[in-house]
Amino acid sequence: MAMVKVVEVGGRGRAMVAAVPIAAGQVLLAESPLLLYIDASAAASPSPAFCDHCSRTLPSLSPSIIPCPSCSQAAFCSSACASAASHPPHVCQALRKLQSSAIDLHSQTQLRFLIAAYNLVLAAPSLFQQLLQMEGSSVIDSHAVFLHPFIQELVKSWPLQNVSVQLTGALLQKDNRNAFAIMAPSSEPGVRRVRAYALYSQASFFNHDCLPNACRFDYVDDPDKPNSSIFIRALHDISPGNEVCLSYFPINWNLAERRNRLLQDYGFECTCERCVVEDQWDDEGEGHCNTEEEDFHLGHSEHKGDEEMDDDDSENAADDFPHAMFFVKHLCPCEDCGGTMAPILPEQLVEELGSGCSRSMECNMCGYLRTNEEFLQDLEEQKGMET
Ligand SMILES: C[S@@+](CC[C@H](N)C(=O)[O-])C[C@H]1O[C@@H](n2cnc3c(N)ncnc32)[C@H](O)[C@@H]1O
Repeated sequence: MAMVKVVEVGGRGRAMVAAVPIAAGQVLLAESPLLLYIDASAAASPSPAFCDHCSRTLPSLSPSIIPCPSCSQAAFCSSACASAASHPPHVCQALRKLQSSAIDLHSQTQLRFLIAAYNLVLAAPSLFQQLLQMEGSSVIDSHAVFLHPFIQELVKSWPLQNVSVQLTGALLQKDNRNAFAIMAPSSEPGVRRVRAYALYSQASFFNHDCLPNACRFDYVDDPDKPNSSIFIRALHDISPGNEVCLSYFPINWNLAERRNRLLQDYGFECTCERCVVEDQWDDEGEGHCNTEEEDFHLGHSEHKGDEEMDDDDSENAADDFPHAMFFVKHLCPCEDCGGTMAPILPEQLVEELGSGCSRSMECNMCGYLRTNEEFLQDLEEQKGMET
């Protein structure tokens, strides 16, 4: 039975709400992508670093890698990925032309999306219809006007009935509003590179909140998991009928960064509880908590044990930072990570880490696992430093 369902919410379009009681740590949705495409910078490496179908990291010189027989720019991690419909000869030819062009990498990434989207028309028309149903209107902005002649040229030999600038503009909007970035393994702390982008039929219905009650995980390089799937995991218990929201970016972004991104990329002004509080700080000229460091510091200034952190305690947290508890509990403590710590259910713990492991929170960005004991110890140390 589905744990979430789609409903209309005034002023927010469609939204995901809990269909049943959801426990903290529960995976409430696991879904494979409707469309996935590799970022042009990642694809521009001398040899393919990621599987062209699922974006798994390709170990160099591994005999299990299957190169595309007709281009040097794509390779696959398995025969299943090599035979998938994402890289047929006409797509292969378009990607080759694109890579030999002088177009900048950002535009190349968008053209890679358009190639994948127009290929859906031929490979999976019902998925293309789902893509068209996603949020994002037909805006023919200057970027669509710039990109359209390129995509027209790249797909000109394909048996497509409609390759209009209106459709190109609409598709770019769908991508902008709904794509999830899949990060490359981090080479050093704080350095995050995108390897691919993916759009998901169901996961595209989650609205944003700056204090989310769920977050997404992916395990792209895990050999034991459906690796291109997205997993949405609850941060708290969620009652039936309550909306489930994600944060569309790292939770430690400051108010100005969040506002800019939400307005520019998602076309709305956030009125969540956190934005309202932080907006008042700005009005009062206090100017605090406007940097990641300050957010992080304040997030650790109200120490409490994990078991003590319930809604009542959150309300009693410092007046000037009523959401401190959220950050203490859910912001990854690893330097420059910015990931969200989500609880793991006991049965998932055993499955993922073996019996006897007491770790209870996992970071969705760097994978850091924290025990309750470590968490309480960190809190005590922090408290000691501040008194
Ligand atoms: C990924 S879609 C989410 C589902 C979308 N509401 C729909 O109807 O398909 C992102 C879009 O949802 C809307 N949205 C998301 N979070 C919102 C919020 N907190 N307030 C208002 N609109 C929001 C914005 O239009 C945004 O561009």
